[in-house]
Amino acid sequence: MTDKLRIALAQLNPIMGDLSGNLAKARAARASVPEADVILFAEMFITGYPQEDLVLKRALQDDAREAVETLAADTKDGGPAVLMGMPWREEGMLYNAVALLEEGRIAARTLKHDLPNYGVFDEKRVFSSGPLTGPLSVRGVRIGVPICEDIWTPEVVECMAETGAEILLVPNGSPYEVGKEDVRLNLITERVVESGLPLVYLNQVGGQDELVFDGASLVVNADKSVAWALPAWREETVLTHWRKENGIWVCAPGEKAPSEDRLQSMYQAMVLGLRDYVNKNRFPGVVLGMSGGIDSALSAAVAVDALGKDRVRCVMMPSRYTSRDSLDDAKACAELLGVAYESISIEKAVEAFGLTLSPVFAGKKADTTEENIQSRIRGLILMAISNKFGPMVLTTGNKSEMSVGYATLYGDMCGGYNVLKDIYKMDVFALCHWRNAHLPSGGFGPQGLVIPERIITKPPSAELRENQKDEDSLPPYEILDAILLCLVEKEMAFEEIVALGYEPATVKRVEHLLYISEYKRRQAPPGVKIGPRNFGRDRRYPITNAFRDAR
Ligand SMILES: Nc1ncnc2c1ncn2[C@@H]1O[C@H](COP(=O)(O)OP(=O)(O)OC[C@H]2O[C@@H]([n+]3cccc(C(=O)O)c3)[C@H](O)[C@@H]2O)[C@@H](O)[C@H]1O
Ligand SMILES: Nc1ncnc2c1ncn2[C@@H]1O[C@H](COP(=O)(O)OP(=O)(O)OP(=O)(O)O)[C@@H](O)[C@H]1O
Ligand SMILES: NC(=O)CC[C@H](N)C(=O)O
Repeated sequence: MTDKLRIALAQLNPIMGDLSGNLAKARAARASVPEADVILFAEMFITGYPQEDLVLKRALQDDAREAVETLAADTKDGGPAVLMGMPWREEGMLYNAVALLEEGRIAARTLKHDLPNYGVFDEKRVFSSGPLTGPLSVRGVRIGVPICEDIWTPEVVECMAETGAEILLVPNGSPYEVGKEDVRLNLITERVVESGLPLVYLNQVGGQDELVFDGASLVVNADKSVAWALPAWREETVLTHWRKENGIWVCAPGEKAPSEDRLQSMYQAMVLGLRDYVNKNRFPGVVLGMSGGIDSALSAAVAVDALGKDRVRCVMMPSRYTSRDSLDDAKACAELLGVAYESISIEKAVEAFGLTLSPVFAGKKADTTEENIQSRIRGLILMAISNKFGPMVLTTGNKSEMSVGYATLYGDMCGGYNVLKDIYKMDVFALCHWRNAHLPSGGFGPQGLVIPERIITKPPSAELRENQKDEDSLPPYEILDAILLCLVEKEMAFEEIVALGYEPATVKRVEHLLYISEYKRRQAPPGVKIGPRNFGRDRRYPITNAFRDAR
């Protein structure tokens, strides 16, 4: 019976549906740790996770099986055994599984029991639940392999421990969310304490549409000490060394990446979410409207950190309402970021639309119609640049605006992806300060000031008419964000929010705006999930909705 084991952890970034690319990545990782006994990959690594309905396609299931069999054949070399996440078909059912590859074949498999079906997850829609099972035997050691959600409640681990597991190796597809690091460590510690077993928590890294996986994999020994903490946001394959001491497997300590504070992790998530969306969808870069305001400035900074200055194009599109300060601030910000910057006036197009519509609008007063036309002309110009040169249009509406519909459909909402979609305005301010003081890890942008101070301090304005300020139409952002936090993130009742001291009329108005703008959010581009309740996968509301909280 062995008393030493070497377990490799492959914290990698798969591409959804790229079976040959993911297989190549897995082979390279395995080849990099020839002395390992076993190498662990993340949940559904061979296909990417979450596949949503794509996993129901038989052709994908077959290709995944073929790729895993190719990898299994590699294990004839006597090198590391492999634990690989894959969709698994058995007796007409489809499971979320991990296959053990050893001695040239798929030697065993374990099936996920607890299928998450809340928040961003819909696994019951596509997978059947596997039975409670015992451990697999790897090099004579009994390894329990709960899959992600399987460790979020005690049952699966309890069964594995009772049936003789000695170590828990847990592949995950656990998306980032502010504060989730602590939630995960608490859960892991609970399972370790209940089972008395050490636990390896291996998470995927990378962006997949609205989700971004942070990695931040962990090894926690049976005494609850953290032996390894892999860095967030980066790929890494490491070899961990284990020894059996007094009947308990102990992992020798290794790398301990420092944990990140709230703003840093939010910024890093935005960077990786955008980078992977743009690169995995093969765009040469992004283009955005640079207004001299804070939202486009922060979006541009994230884009430069994600892609590098040469892949970001910023366009100022002045109208008669654009102030001198806006022109100067937009240019100054672009210069600090080092991006391509140009100015395209919308005046002639505005005039042309005015002329074209004048017979139709005769006798009507100017209103938001004319404001929206300006915004739509800007959207049209950006889409034309996208069509002609290939960059994806980045939209810039933050979560406060998206909550109350303060954006123009087919205007400033027109584009492909939005890094601010899940960031409230007060956090936009804080993130600008954070970025001016820090360079994100792996960021391609310059160090030091990138967003001129005046952009952060001046009152936000859409500049769609004379002297317009956001606060003419909306409550001050401190109040708006606080009420939205109650309504969107916490689903609090009207009377509970009023009890916190907010004016009933303001709460009612915000609630009303939130409900009536659902149609806009349904047509909005995707954006990276940051908080516990993003618009899109987390919070799914009806558009047609007569309900109002009357209590
Ligand atoms: N339930 C529903 N389902 C489907 N479509 C629906 C709908 N309700 C209205 N609509 C359609 O939507 C139209 C109204 O939406 P839309 O055309 O967007 O226009 P609307 O929401 O009326 O105006 C845009 C607002 O956003 C503000 N804004 C614009 C641009 C930038 C910023 C900023 O600071 O970032 C702020 C602007 O000041 C104004 O208050 C209606 O005319 C109707 O066609
Ligand atoms: N003059 C402009 N030149 C280029 N783009 C513009 C201009 N005005 C608005 N936009 C684009 O439309 C988006 C919405 O801008 P708007 O100024 O109306 O509101 P905002 O939400 O305060 O954004 P920002 O803080 O970036 O100004 C901007 O982020 C920008 O991408
Ligand atoms: N893929 C999963 O099962 C993930 C679910 C789990 N609750 C998490 O967010 O980490």
